[in-house]
Order: sequence, then C-alpha cells, then structure tokens
Amino acid sequence: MFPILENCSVPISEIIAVEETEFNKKQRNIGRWQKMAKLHAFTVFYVKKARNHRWRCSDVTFWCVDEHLCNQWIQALKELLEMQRSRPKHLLVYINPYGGKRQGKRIYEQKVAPLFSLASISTDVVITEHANHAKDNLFEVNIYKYDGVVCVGGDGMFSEVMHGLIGRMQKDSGIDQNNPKASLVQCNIRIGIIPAGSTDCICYSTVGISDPVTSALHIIVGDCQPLDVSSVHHNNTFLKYSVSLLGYGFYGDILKDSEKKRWMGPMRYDYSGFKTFLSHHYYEGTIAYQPAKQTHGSPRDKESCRTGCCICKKSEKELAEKNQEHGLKHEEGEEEWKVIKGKFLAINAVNMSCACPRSPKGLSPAAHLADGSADLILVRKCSRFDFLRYLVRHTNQDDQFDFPFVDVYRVKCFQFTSKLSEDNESNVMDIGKKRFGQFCRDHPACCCNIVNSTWNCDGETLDSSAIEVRVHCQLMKLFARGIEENCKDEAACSQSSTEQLL
Ligand SMILES: Nc1ncnc2c1ncn2[C@@H]1O[C@H](COP(=O)(O)OP(=O)(O)OP(=O)(O)O)[C@@H](O)[C@H]1O
Ligand SMILES: CCCCCCCCCCCCC/C=C/[C@@H](O)[C@H](CO)NC(=O)CCCCC
Ligand SMILES: [Ca+2]
Repeated sequence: MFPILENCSVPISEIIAVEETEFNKKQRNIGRWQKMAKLHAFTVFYVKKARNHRWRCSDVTFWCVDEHLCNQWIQALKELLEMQRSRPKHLLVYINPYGGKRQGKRIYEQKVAPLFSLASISTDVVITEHANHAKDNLFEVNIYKYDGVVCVGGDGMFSEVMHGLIGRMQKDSGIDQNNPKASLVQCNIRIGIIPAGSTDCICYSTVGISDPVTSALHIIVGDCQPLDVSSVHHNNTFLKYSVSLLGYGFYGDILKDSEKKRWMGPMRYDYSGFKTFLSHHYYEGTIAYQPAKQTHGSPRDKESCRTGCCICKKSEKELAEKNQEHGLKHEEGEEEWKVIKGKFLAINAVNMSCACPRSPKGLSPAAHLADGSADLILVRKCSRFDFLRYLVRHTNQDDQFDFPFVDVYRVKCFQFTSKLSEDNESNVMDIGKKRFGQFCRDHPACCCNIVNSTWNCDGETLDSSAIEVRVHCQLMKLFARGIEENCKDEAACSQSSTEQLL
C-alpha cells in the first residue's frame, strides 16, 4: 500500500499513473519551502471512490528537496505499476456515434481518451459507419495484438462487439456455432464498455453505475469480470448470443414498437413501454427447461452477486474441472427436463440482474454474472392492475417474485415454442384463425393474441419465436469487477487534489 493522506491509503492496483511534476508558481502553499531550497516533485494519479460506485481520478503531489529521493520514488512507483500485469497497454476502440443521445464520440474524446493517455494506453479507434461495422471488422483485424476491445455505445453496441469476438474465437478454433451442443471456446480478450446508450444495462449490472469515467478507470486498472453468455438457436441454426435479457411478450413487444421510434432516443422505451402495457397482450406457448444445480443458490435469495462472489467462484472452479475432463458428454443430456405450458404476458430469461437506471435492482436481483445459469421468469396472464403492481416492484424494495402469477427458475438451458408454431407444425390451425388475422376469434374483446410476439435479445429482435437456449458459463470477460459492497470510508478519500511533503 502506498500512503497518500494521513488517514487514507490507495492500493497500488488503483494507482492510475505517476508523473514527474514541474514546479508551478500557482502552487502557493509550498512557497515557504521553495524559498529554503529548490523543490522536486511527482504526482500520483489514483482512483477515488465516491458514492454509488462512482470512480473518479484524483491526484496528490509530493514535494521534496532531494532530487535523488524524488527520482527514486518515481522509479519505484513506476516499477510497481509495470508489475500490474492485468493492465491493458494497447486497446481497440469502437465508437457508435448514433447510440443513446448521440454523444458517444464526445464522451470518448472528452472523458475517456485523456485518461487512457494519462495511463499510457495506446489505442486504435474506429468510429462505426453502419450497424455491424464493429462486428465485421473484428473478423478481419489481428485481434491478438490487443489487450482488449472497448465499445463506446449501448447494449446493442456491446452485443455487436461480443458477437464479433466470440464468433472470431470460434472461427479461429474451427467450432461450428450452428451446433447448439458445441462446447464454445472461451474468449480471453476482455471487453470494456463505455456507456453511451439508452439502457446501458450490461454496464450498470457489472459496474454498479452507468458512468463513462468510472468505466474508463476499471479498464485502466485492468479489472476482469467473467460473464455467462447464452447461445440462442432455432432448428440447428445459430441466431444470437445474449448476456442480459432474452424477453418474449412484454419486452419483445416494447422493443419491436420502439425500433420505429429510434429518433426519440432513450425516451422511445418509455413511450413504447406505456403503449405495450396498455395493449396487455399475452401469448400461449410451452417452455421446457433443465434446472441449474441447487447448490448454486436460488433466484429468491436475499444476497446479490457482488465483487468476489463465492457462487461465481465455485462455478469457475467447476468449469476448470470440467474442461480438464473434456471428452465427457454434456451434463444436460443426463438431467430431467421440466415442461410448462401456459398463457404468458412475459417470459424473461436473464443471465445477470439486468439492473439499469430504470430498475436499480433489475429483473432478477439475485441473478449471478458468472454462475453458468440464467433466471427464467414467467409472468402468467393476470389483470392489468396486477401486472402494473409487478412492474412497479422493479423500482422499489418489494419482492417482484412474490405474486401467484409469477414463477422464477434458475436454469442452465431452456426451449420455447409458441402455441401458434406448435399448431402450425401439427397442421391443426384452422382456416378461421387465418381469416380473422391477429385477434382471437372466440373472444374479440380479449387480449389473447394469436400472432407470435418476438424475442428481445439484448435489445435486438430475433426472427424466430421457437428457440433453444443454453448458458455457457463464463464464456467471455469484461473490464469490470462486479458490483462492490458500498465503500464505508468515502469521506476519508473525498479530496480531489492534494499536496504532501515527503
Ligand atoms: N454508425 C452506425 N450507424 C447506425 N447504427 C449503428 C452504427 N454503429 C452501430 N450501430 C448499431 O446501433 C445499434 C444501437 O446502438 P447502441 O446500443 O450503441 O445504442 P442504443 O440502442 O441507444 O442503446 P441500448 O442498446 O443501451 O438501448 C447497435 O445495435 C449497433 O449495431
Ligand atoms: C410504472 C413504472 C413501471 C416501471 C417498470 C420498469 C421496469 C424496467 C425494467 C428494465 C429492464 C431492462 C432490461 C434490459 C434490457 C436490455 O437488454 C435492452 C437493451 O438495452 N433494453 C431494452 O430492451 C429496453 C427495455 C426497456 C424497458 C422499459
Ligand atoms: Ca448467470
């Protein structure tokens, strides 16, 4: 530990940079010392932890009359920083200039680039020109020369970069992504997210705040957070990967409607959310799932996944053991499938809590970032009033699973088929249904919808309603450390710039 203030210390791992400091006439409070001797100085830039998981760059300048001593300090600190092997030196950065409030470029240039430069991180920056630019580019560039990839944008931009990196790893290893049973190759090139989107759920759920400076500092100090990734297939065809929400019904319908309103920016979700809530459509279908191991906790647990989470650590250990015994057949083949049929307002599968500024505890507050499982939430047909009560509980401390129409399961894989596609497949769909289009023939005033909803996969729509989903434990890694328990001693570290005499 390196002493900074009388009652505050900073671990070496949270020092951003050390620089020799030129004497500046404005440094008035050391003027008395300067009259006595020529002063030498160095400045230590470090992470200052503020409220609500926010990080800032603070600095302290040390003055000293002995030039040799001053240089020894600089040298020693720089050597200690060099020993921080997990820190990135060279990054590939993709900026979506059109995400969220269209501030991505400004946020990167004004808030992030100066910090990367202070930390001596070199970057290759690509400003995307169209959707899928980043993803396609990741199949062409020499990704192995970078210590990480940074995306500046929202969840959609992150999803692009993740698809590019995971896809590239599988291609380079000869793995067929269309095989739903394939053991995918882990991606060790970390992704950093600089939030500049509309929901920024992945950043918020893995860092605890959606703040570009905080995220830049997590990248600089070289944090590493493994992340579960779900693969989504239809008929042995790969559709997408998902890390946050796979939602059918309510969240699928919101997304579909909101895509037409992109010009509204982040407000589009409030507008489409309200419209979708009023439409109150439910959908019939069948879900089959394999439960996750009970030792891995339950979605009804009171404790949430936090930095150093023991459930995620246990999963990491089990994954390493499983990788050693490769060649053995997959566990899911041996375990029982549970089947549920019903009418649902929403089917949500989340790999993480999905906390975001709209819902600070998320869709499943006890979901784990890296336990190899997803929480499957089934919201059955209920009244509008009950559904509103359910939604409101996402914004307060009450338990959103404590309703008779809500079920939640921790799963490692699941399949969904809509009633409509079951009927289509078994050829029992009568002509009447076709002729009456999208409304229920028997109950024209009811909200039963005989068309399918669409799946919302991390903010993008999927073409197929029948899907097969499997969670891949810790398939990728982020420059993050999970959500930290709140810092008890924030006041002690609250100065933003200080001076000390050695
Ligand atoms: N230059 C570009 N022009 C148009 N679309 C782009 C461009 N670059 C990236 N995209 C696409 O824009 C989509 C949305 O971007 P992004 O996720 O950054 O913002 P958002 O949708 O506002 O935020 P969120 O995903 O958090 O709701 C991404 O799926 C990405 O593929
Ligand atoms: C009366 C008040 C009721 C308020 C209820 C609030 C509940 C909010 C829960 C928000 C859950 C977000 C889940 C994250 C999904 C992201 O992968 C995705 C991509 O960014 N965002 C959306 O689909 C955008 C989804 C937007 C939902 C509004
Ligand atoms: Ca998980």
